[in-house]
Amino acid sequence: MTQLILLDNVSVEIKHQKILHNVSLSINTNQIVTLLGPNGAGKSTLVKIILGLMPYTSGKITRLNNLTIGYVPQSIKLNPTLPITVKRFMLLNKQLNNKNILNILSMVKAEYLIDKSMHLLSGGELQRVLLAQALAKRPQLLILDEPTQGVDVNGQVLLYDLISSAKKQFNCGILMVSHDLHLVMAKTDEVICLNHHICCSGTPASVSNDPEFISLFGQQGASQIAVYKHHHNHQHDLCKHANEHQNN
Ligand SMILES: Nc1ncnc2c1ncn2[C@@H]1O[C@H](COP(=O)(O)OP(=O)(O)OP(=O)(O)O)[C@@H](O)[C@H]1O
Repeated sequence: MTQLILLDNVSVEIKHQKILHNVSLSINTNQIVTLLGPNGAGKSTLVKIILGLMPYTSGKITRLNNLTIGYVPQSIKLNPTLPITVKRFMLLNKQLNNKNILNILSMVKAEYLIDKSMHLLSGGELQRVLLAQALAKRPQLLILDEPTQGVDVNGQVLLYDLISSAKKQFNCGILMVSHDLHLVMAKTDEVICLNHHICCSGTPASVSNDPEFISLFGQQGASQIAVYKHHHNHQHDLCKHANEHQNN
């Protein structure tokens, strides 16, 4: 398994307020890590420092050389006076041509949207197009910040299926911020529960029994993630292919 990123005792302090305190974690190829935590816990801050969009105060972040990161934001601001089709939006990635735009859109079941205006997409459709845009970079690390905001339950199920398929297809590591405990856990290899510091982490089953998790999310939250038994069925031999792929 290749380690993509390692955070070692990373802290962020803004105006004497500790936003993140001694956070240590790693994300590997072919692994889905889900970040949970209450509002204001520092989840988006953590995503921003991993993306390199925000400085950290202390600690160390080590990234794989030339790590390619794909990012799916919570939402994007579209200017209603400047309509743009899905195709034009995808073409903002200069490396794409018409054929691979169609391929990548079909991967997220959105090829039928190619000529539609971005402004007219439903919440679920928009998130799938944003996922396609992120996947177009063939990322080694895919980061999604609450990808299912404003998406109905069927759309949420579809999106998590697509994210899981993307992991298999690209052998990438995935970091996802999510509140959809019951939906996301079946797909998750590791849960990290954050409240400025890491309260607990591990498989969904182990975290659901952790007293710190239960005190943050209550018994109901714990039972939502405990429903799914986690099986270590991810294929570690695929990581070998990932390494070979990266070295080619
Ligand atoms: N640039 C900043 N200046 C001052 N305070 C900030 C800044 N960025 C974040 N914060 C504060 O840091 C804390 C964590 O914010 P963050 O957005 O990371 O939390 P979150 O866990 O993503 O929250 P939510 O679930 O509500 O999206 C909040 O109290 C926020 O007000």
